[in-house]
Amino acid sequence: MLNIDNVFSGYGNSEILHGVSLQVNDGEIVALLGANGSGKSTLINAITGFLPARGRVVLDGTDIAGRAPHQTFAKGVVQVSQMRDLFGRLTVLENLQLGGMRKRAGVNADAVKQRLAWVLELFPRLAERRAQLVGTLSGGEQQMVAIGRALMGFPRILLMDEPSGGLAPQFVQEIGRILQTLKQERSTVLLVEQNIGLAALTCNRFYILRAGQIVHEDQGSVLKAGAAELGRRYYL
Ligand SMILES: Nc1ncnc2c1ncn2[C@@H]1O[C@H](COP(=O)(O)OP(=O)(O)OP(=O)(O)O)[C@@H](O)[C@H]1O
Repeated sequence: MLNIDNVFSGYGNSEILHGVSLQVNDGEIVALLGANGSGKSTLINAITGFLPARGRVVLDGTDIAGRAPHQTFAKGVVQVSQMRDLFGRLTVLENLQLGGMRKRAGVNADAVKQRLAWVLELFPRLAERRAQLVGTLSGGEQQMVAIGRALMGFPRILLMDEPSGGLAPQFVQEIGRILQTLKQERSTVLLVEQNIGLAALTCNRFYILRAGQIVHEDQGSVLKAGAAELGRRYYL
């Protein structure tokens, strides 16, 4: 589905990714773990086209490396935006609807309506607060709007960069529940996480990035069984 092959990327003359290869198969949740500064966000930005990339980023057979963000989006690569990219003066519902406006080719208005109903079912907390201005929501609630808005874009693959980052335990648990649902629905997700426990609970497979290179890859069950040991070995 998504096949990243020998990708190099970075900022100006500073190369951060030194030939990264990884695969995400259809219907899989794949976790990308790594210490601070290992290059996880850089890889996400190289996939979406916010950063230049050398190498191959093949989605459903098409090489999208080096394409602009709106082009990778049109192919179905949807990143959960940072909370600061939400529209604080618009309501929850309006923010979700905006996600649906940037829908992909072949998605009709009925499908968008159904999708909205599904997202509100997935996030009962947002359904209750659908008329509330996003700027007045808590950080955890805003994170849910960001995930909901990305899901409204009908992703072929959803890229999540630390969805649990900075959230209270109650919301981390909620993110875990959402990830479990996406797994059951066989959504395809590349999940960057610092919370190994959360990643272990939800991923089918995982990769560990260190200093811009993949140093370990394995099944999710291995992460579940050996999270503490892997965490120590790779400073996670
Ligand atoms: N805009 C930028 N300009 C220059 N260097 C950058 C920029 N953004 C990130 N870097 C550098 O790239 C390296 C990798 O950063 P990146 O954000 O990809 O790591 P990360 O694994 O996502 O880390 P974290 O877990 O802390 O978010 C770091 O050394 C960082 O300082």
